[in-house]
Amino acid sequence: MKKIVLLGYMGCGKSTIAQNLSKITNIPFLDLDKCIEKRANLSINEIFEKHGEVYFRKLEHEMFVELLQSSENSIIGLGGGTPCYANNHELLKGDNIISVYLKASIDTLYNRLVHNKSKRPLIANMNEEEMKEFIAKHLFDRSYYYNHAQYKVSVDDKSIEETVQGILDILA
Ligand SMILES: Nc1ncnc2c1ncn2[C@@H]1O[C@H](COP(=O)(O)OP(=O)(O)O)[C@@H](O)[C@H]1O
Ligand SMILES: O=C(O)C1=C[C@@H](OP(=O)(O)O)[C@@H](O)[C@H](O)C1
Ligand SMILES: [Mg+2]
Repeated sequence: MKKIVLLGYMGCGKSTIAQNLSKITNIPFLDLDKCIEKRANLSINEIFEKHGEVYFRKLEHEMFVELLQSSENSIIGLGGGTPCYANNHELLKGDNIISVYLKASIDTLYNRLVHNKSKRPLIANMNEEEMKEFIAKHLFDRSYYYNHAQYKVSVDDKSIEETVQGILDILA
């Protein structure tokens, strides 16, 4: 049983890269947010709206533990906040877990998120100026947790294929 866990800030490409890495390696891919949505039968936005963030973090922790406990090999794309709550960063140290931080600059994140914010409740209602400031501060706060990953891959100015190759090099 081997788990390849991708982590990093919103928009760094966890979901996209996990899916593409899965195609090449034939290791099944699971997106933690998608698993939560399926379990709750609600979208991430609806969970935040109806039940609040604290409830979301509880579901997120439970689902993360569950995915790590399964006996299957898998590539798991986390949510941006997953390592930052409920001591989830400690779970990254587990046996058979390969954790990879997809590290992106504030500019890369801003450029990817500015037109892709509606499904991300933490930034959905921000204007462009607020968003840039928020990402800068939030990324700084969260970096402590992201740096618990075993490996780091820089994603700035890289195509999807190049980032996937960076992870394949780590796995080789
Ligand atoms: N080189 C790239 N690598 C990954 N994502 C990219 C790249 N270029 C553009 N994108 C886009 O950036 C967004 C990344 O979002 P997503 O994969 O959902 O990230 P996360 O799951 O980390 O929030 C997607 O819309 C994707 O199409
Ligand atoms: O950073 C965060 O706290 C969040 C990131 C989202 O996942 P992505 O990083 O895949 O957008 C999702 O889990 C939720 O909106 C909260
Ligand atoms: Mg995602």
